[in-house]
Amino acid sequence: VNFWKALKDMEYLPGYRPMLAPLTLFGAALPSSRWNLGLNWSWIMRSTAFFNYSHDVISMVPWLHGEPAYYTCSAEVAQQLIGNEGQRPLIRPRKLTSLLLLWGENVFSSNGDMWKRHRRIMSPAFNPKMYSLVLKQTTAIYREMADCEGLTGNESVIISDFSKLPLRLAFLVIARCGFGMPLTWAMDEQETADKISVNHALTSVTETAIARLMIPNWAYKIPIKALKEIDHHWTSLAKFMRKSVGLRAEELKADADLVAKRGDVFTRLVAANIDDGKYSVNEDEVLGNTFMLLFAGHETTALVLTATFAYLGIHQEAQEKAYKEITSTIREDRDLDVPKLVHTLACFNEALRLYPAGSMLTRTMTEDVVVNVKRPAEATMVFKKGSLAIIDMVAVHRNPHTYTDPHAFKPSRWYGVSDHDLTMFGNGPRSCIGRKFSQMEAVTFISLFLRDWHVDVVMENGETRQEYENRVMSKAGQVGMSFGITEKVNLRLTKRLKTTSSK
Ligand code: HEM
Repeated sequence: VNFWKALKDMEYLPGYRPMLAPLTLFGAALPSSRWNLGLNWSWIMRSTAFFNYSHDVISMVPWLHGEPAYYTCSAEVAQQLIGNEGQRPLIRPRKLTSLLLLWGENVFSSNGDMWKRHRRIMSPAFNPKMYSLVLKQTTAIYREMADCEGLTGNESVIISDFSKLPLRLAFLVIARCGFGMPLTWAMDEQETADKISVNHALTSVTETAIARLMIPNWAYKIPIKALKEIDHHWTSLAKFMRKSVGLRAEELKADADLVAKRGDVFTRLVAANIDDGKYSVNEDEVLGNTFMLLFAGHETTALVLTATFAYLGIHQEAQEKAYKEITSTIREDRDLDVPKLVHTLACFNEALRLYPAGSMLTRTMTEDVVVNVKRPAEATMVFKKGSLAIIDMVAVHRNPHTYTDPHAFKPSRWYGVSDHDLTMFGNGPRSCIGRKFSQMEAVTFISLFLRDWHVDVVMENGETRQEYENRVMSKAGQVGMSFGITEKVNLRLTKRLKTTSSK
């Protein structure tokens, strides 16, 4: 009955009729098959979805379980929905952000006045001072990485599963720049009350977040070593974080100018916790935002960096162009001039277009919402009150009506494109707060890396670069809470001869 009612409510809009909705626990966990589209359907069908991109909007109506939804592959429809969402009756559905709510309310999961309060507290931290700290810390961490991973002093190195390097880098950058946590590339010895290094506990918490969401609280009482360990890491980290809030609060009480002096997100959140005015937050909200940013602020950038390096290994001409740009723009003894690295940033943007780390943007309509569509014919359609709309970022960014040769890596698409048109970071008031942070970190890392190393992909048994691309770059899906390449990217690094720059 629900199925027929849903079809009628959606005015029999063409679309898919799977057994389970892809964004339900079972729909996501079961593999893609005739009966179940699966979480990864939009990637698997990236060339043919939306009826070969002949429909801007389709309906997804499961016949057994899950909420029906509108899906769109159109950048124009996305812009109409969220480009000015403050004026539109839309909210982010909380049940689809439950992973981020494990630690408390936060800017990503909240809506309305609560969202405004959180965003207002955090936004000022994302300023030029923070971006220059990102540059400085990324440079420092790159050097630590080179020493710890055996790059320093070597002429040629093979890195198996390159993704582990950007993952660690991005995690340390957000931990240091966003929160002032003194973590290092080598596992540090700073201990929690329970003798686990913070580094270790944070890494474990990141890796076990999905398990934590699925396993009920009572299960941690069962004497199973793996469960006990997860619980131990989570409670140790919570203790450490609460202690850190307390310490930062004391520092703030001792120094009234600390927010102005440090200005990082964590200091701002703790200051808002001490404050009891209109823009205050409670301790759970401090922790909720801390963990949300640690996740959102590292997995996304890291996955795109892995894709970027894979493409630079495959497309040697794009790498050479970046290398020339980097060596002609920066001098050994000077900081990077990031805005001048147009092609290098374009390589990152293009990898992000092809693998949008935030792959599904979800909204619930709190009133009927009218949008104009172009395909299959120009028309006006209504997204009904209470319905779920999903912006499929893979389809939006591989849509042949928007991008010519949509599956090809062509960084030049992004030359001269304004930052505000980088729809991979979302649109409108709820678009990514960390866009510049991520770009600064990525361009710094790519530049330092390419200046030192020539990068090549490790091909299998006489494979051509094109075959490598077809094999490795065709495997993508959910990685942690983000989207990216799932196949291991192995890279061969060869030391570049030190050339002096042309300046
Ligand atoms: C390549 C890297 C990144 C990508 C692709 C990305 C993508 C996105 C997208 C698409 C959204 C909008 C989601 C929606 O409209 O439903 C978003 C929101 C957000 N991002 Fe990012 N992000 C990245 C890096 C970062 C970083 C480095 C941080 C923090 C340091 C961050 C923090 C956030 C936050 C807090 C929001 C929620 C904003 C709000 O609701 O007001 N992101 N991100």
